[in-house]
Amino acid sequence: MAQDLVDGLLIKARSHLPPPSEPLGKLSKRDRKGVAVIKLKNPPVNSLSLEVLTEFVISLEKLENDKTFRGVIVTSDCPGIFSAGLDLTEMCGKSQAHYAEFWRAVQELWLRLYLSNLVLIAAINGVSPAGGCLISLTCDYRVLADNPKYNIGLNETLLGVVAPSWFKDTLVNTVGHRTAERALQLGLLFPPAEALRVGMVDQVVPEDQVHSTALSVMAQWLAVPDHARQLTKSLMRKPTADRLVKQRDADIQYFLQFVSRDSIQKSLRMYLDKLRQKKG
Ligand SMILES: CCCCCC/C=C/CC(=O)SCCNC(=O)CCNC(=O)[C@H](O)C(C)(C)COP(=O)(O)OP(=O)(O)OC[C@H]1O[C@@H](n2cnc3c(N)ncnc32)[C@H](O)[C@@H]1OP(=O)(O)O
Repeated sequence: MAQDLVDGLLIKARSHLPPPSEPLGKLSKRDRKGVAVIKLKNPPVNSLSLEVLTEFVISLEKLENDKTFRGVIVTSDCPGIFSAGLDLTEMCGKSQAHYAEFWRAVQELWLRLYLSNLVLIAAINGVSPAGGCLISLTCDYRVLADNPKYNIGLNETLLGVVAPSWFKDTLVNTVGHRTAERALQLGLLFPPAEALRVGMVDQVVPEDQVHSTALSVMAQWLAVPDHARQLTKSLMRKPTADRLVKQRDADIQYFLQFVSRDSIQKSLRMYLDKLRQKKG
């Protein structure tokens, strides 16, 4: 893997692309050293299928193991959409074995992202509901493009499902208990100004400045010695992650029971139908 430029790892369903070069921002080459860009690319909406989740984990693992990389910018290659969240078709009408494999992959990605030793900056260049929001919440810093269409939040209740406790914990750790409680119960999707006000994102910038801002922020985070920053991150996050680690299998069993219920299958199907009918 190239060492001293911003590298792009396109995560694509059905193909493993070699890392293409990213257009470089205004920072000096030195500032960009050791920074990778992971661009989600699963058109049309960057839904997080089992395949995308798996490739994401593999890409992160490679970067973690390659000591030349110290930071990753997570962004999207789909115009106007950061990620539509978990792929709903993976949770509808499938076997128990499939649900278990899918949910383990969701857990694995969350754990990898949440405990990553790398500095993770989310450059959110599109709408970001549910699982899309969760990915950004696992990052160390979130930059959101200032576009009124780019809502962000955990809207699970609006689908008739419940955000798991570790989704909830991730949100509480970011915005605090009261804001999280209201946002989760109502399934709120926040437009940029609101997302900034409640602390769901750290910065809102014009759309054409999302990437360069993420690079500038990265330079600031990389100025801190890795070992001290990494240990501090672990101190802050490990207790939350450990709660899932200790009960991963039970969490999968709970998901299986929940998602297999007729009422939940019905809710998910109705939601998917509503999305499909939207077109006309
Ligand atoms: C212990 C129990 C735990 C249960 C926990 C379950 C946790 C769930 C977390 C999740 O992430 S659930 C997913 C939540 N996501 C959403 O609510 C977003 C749904 N999508 C949208 O709102 C819109 O698609 C969009 C992202 C705003 C984009 O809108 P746009 O108008 O650009 O595209 P569409 O025409 O709506 O969609 C195009 C195409 O994509 C399909 N699709 C959209 N989202 C998903 C998805 N999450 N999974 C699978 N497929 C999706 C949509 O149906 C269209 O398909 P078509 O066949 O082309 O009609």
